Amino acid sequence: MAFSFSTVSSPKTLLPSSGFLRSPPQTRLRPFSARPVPGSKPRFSHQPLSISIGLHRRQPVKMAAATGSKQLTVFDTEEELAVSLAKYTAGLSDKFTRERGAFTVVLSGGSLIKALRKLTESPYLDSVEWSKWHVFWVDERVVKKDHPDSNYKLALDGFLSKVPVPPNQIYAINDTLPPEGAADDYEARLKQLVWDHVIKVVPTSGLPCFDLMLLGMGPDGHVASLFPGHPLLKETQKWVTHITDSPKPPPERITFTFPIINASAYVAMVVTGSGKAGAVHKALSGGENTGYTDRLPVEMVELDQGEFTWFTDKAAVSMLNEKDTGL
Ligand SMILES: O=C1O[C@H](COP(=O)(O)O)[C@@H](O)[C@H](O)[C@H]1O
Repeated sequence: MAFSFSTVSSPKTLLPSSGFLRSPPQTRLRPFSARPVPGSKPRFSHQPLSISIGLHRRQPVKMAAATGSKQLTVFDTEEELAVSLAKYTAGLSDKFTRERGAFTVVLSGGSLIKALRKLTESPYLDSVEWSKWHVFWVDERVVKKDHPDSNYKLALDGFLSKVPVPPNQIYAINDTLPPEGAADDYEARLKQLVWDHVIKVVPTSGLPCFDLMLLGMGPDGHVASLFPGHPLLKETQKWVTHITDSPKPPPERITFTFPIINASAYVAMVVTGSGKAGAVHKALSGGENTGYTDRLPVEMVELDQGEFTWFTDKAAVSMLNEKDTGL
């Protein structure tokens, strides 16, 4: 099952240039089943996808548990996306704070941080229980924390310095260590936090289950520091690993692996701009006629039990059409 959304946006607001939304959005909210139509290929390996447009006007998210769902939400503008992302994140913060007295949030670097800006404003600045937040990074560049390439610095400057998360609950990497040591050190700290019941654990696998991962995607379809075609895509033993040949500078980084990402309770994939439309098309169309030959890292985000929501703008989905989405 997917989140239950309702949308009241008028078709006028929602009409994109492509044929993606030619008819009123209310008719386009039925879930897309991963079950293959006889004689056709399933577009997704196992998770259903539902489409929701104009999420900025949706009713409050229903937080009922739902396993293995995927949902695509499309906004007219990045500004509207940012408003909705703040509401979504604050809603999950409230849910997990009530349920377990803590909220474990994993950040990416890149454009994601700017998209979180609405959380630093009213009403969230005062209403979110920031003291319950525990903040992690899905990937980090192996540079000093005050280096312009640091994902920690990016998040601190653009987000964390503006909200009262206790500093001892912000888990930056140890920037005195080389890549392998930094990855091992971060994994050891995660294990300690699982032991301390700060991070939940998946009983069947023993993997950490973060409450929310806020992911971005590069134009090449990379997520975290997991790049197309790289051997790290196949890592199954480590929680956190390192890379010294990242195709995107800087070359030395640490990154969560797919087993950890996919054990999450909720993942928001935040993708904007036409430069990412090709990778979005590949990820949501199953790979036909996209120019990509291999499975992209973003396609390997397939949650074991959690809820995966794409937050996109119209530019990012500009290469999609009705056939691609199954609508
Ligand atoms: O290098 C990185 O890139 C990705 C994508 O960044 P974006 O600016 O294109 O959104 C980011 O998610 C990752 O954390 C970062 O290290």
